[in-house]
Amino acid sequence: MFAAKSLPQNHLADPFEAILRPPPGETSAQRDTRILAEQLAKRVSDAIDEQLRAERAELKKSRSDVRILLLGQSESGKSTTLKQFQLLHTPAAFQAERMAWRFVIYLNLIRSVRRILDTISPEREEEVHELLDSASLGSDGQSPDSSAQTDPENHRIAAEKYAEYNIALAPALELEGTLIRSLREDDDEDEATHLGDGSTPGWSAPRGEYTVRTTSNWKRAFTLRRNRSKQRLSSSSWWEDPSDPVHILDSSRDAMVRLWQDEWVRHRLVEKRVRLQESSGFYLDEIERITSKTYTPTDEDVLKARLKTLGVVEHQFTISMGSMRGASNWVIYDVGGARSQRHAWAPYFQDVNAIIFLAPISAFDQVLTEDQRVNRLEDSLLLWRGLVSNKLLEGVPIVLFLNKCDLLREKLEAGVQLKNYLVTYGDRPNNYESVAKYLRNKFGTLHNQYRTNPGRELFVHYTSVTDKAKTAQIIANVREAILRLNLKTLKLM
Ligand SMILES: Nc1nc2c(ncn2[C@@H]2O[C@H](COP(=O)(O)OP(=O)(O)OP(=O)(O)O)[C@@H](O)[C@H]2O)c(=O)[nH]1
Ligand SMILES: [Mg+2]
Repeated sequence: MFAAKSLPQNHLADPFEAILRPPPGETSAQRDTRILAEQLAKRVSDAIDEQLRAERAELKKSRSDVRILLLGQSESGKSTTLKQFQLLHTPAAFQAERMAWRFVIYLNLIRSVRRILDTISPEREEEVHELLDSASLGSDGQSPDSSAQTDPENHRIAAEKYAEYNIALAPALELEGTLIRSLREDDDEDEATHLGDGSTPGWSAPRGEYTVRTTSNWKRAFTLRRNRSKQRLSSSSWWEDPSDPVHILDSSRDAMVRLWQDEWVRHRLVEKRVRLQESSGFYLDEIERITSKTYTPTDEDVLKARLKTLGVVEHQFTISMGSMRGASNWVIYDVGGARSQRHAWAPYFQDVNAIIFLAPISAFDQVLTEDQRVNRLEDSLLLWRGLVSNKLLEGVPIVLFLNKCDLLREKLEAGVQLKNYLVTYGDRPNNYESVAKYLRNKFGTLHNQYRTNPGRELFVHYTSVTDKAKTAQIIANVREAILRLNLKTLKLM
């Protein structure tokens, strides 16, 4: 189209000027033809530009983030919901982390054992020490003090049992501290999110709840442990490593089983109203499997594992936009739900596309760990009211998970009466259907009463987020609803 011209050296500074300059000796007819041709070329070029812009916008649209915030009190099931998203959308990563959860499961199991020992411990400290001393010397464990406030015979049995189990389970109880310490050894002090000691954010002291500031670091820490072992062993034979914790668990198995199956112990737990079956990280019914040398956690085991969150954990994955073209990047923020952690929620309100709020409705007869004066259901309702009435969130769709429905059903079937904790429930039937519906209405009414945006839709699901199959279906529905509601925003991005 353009004739090649030989240009003086100094014209190379602007090659376009040379190209666009009219040819020398151009006639007016040639000029009109040239301008027409240039206009045509420009129209073609503009059309191409427009197409590129559209493709870029499409690309950008397909890359735009959907940000989801998981909210709810501590132990409501936020991290478990996050694990379900991981299981569905990043299964390879879930698989890679599976073995790291083995250690958390061990810690959960040992913690249940410790809770039993705490429950059966005789009331007087010095007596316990006397018995522990005498038992370790092979004494018959005779004892108690006539001043004991409880029935002396019962007290003697309690002291004997306590001493016996404490000695038999000492290695397992010690392992708890070792596991936590070994995590700290692998901790990178330079990182902002390092695993601390009990006094700083990070792993708590053995008697408290296991906490971790972010998941990435502790998983990495356990992976490092595994890799060190792998240098010596094949990846599938950790049990050949004599330093692996599985050996202590293996040798403590019989004592654990005996403790958990001891009728007297069961009776004490009932007397003291300790229902371990409902507590987080409960594996006592599966001691044999969990403590076996070749134990690999199943998906369900990982979902049941309890590790309290401190701070905010972020997880990213890509979801296909279904009938729409492309895929969207999702970011899920999992926050700590304990009262001391809630100040960290607000900054995430600014820029969020949807909130999943978890209310554990089985917890109507429980109190908060961090404040024993506060009923858990009441705390959930107050949090919910605060959330739906928050001005910053008025345009944000909210999905409500009425969670731990499996535990609610078991609890009601065991005869626990809702009306004893929620007087407004009155004489309605104390069965699952009626209670679940009543509680749903309670949350729904608060939403309708306090929402700042009258047009906001509320999506409610009855969930048991430890249930893999059912939760997969619910997550699929939630995903579709969130994509649909954010379609407009996503298209504009
Ligand atoms: N049976 C049962 N257990 C559940 C359910 N949802 C969660 N859990 C268990 O409850 C425990 C607490 O769940 P998490 O997901 O850690 O709770 P969280 O809301 O992240 O708690 P924080 O990190 O302290 O804020 C875990 O052991 C879960 O496996 C449920 O629907 N049914
Ligand atoms: Mg959590």
